[in-house]
Amino acid sequence: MIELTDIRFRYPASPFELNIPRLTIAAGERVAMIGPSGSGKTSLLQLMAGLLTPQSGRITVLGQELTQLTEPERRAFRICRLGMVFQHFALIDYLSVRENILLPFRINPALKRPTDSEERLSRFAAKLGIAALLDRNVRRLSQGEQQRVAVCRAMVPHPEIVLADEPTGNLDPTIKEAVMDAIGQLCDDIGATLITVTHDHQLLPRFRRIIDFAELLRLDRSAPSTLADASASVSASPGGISS
Ligand SMILES: Nc1ncnc2c1ncn2[C@@H]1O[C@H](COP(=O)(O)OP(=O)(O)OP(=O)(O)O)[C@@H](O)[C@H]1O
Repeated sequence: MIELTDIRFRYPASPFELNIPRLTIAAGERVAMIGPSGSGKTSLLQLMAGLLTPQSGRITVLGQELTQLTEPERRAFRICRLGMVFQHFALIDYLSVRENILLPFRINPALKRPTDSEERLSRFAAKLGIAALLDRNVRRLSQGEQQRVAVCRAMVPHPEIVLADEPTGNLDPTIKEAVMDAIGQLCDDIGATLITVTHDHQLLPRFRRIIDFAELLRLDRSAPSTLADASASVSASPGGISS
């Protein structure tokens, strides 16, 4: 479903480098990526989404080798098959909540609007606790409410994979657990794989698999063979992360 092989990634003019010999994520998995700030979690999520391109290696998502696609092809693939929840929401501040949630269908001709989109929108908004806000301008929402709008917008097209960058990062402790539960339930409903970056260790019991970048950073100082063996024990094998 997602397979990264021999990945080497660097930003231009940055000492940070991400090396991933091999990482596979199966359909339906619930994966949390944790670790220190700057360790590469967002970069890995963006590589999986085709928003970043590695200098070398192969990234295959849903049977499609992203590294073989042109930029417009990667964009169309991402829009039609993946759901992204960005760290900074990426909402359009002069539109209403409803308009923001349905925006992907308006601006991306490749994404066909399903006949039940309004029903999906109402159901998902109710689960996320934003049903009463649909006609409000997003500028007039709290950060936590905007976060939930961004989650809803990612889910309504029924993506096959949801890639979420700290989806509860701006939420009040009392509702973050409820929102993470709602994200898990929505992914179950639509049959999506969920890969989330989080700093919140309280949320980890919800995930069947955890990729810990702190562990990988420590392992990086040991011999490559140890790295491969040890990282197998967390059922992931990204390694060689250095910054
Ligand atoms: N556009 C960029 N250009 C250059 N360097 C970047 C860029 N984006 C991120 N970096 C660097 O790459 C490294 C990894 O960043 P990344 O955002 O992937 O880490 P992270 O683990 O997600 O951090 P956080 O938990 O703070 O969000 C950091 O050293 C960061 O400064």
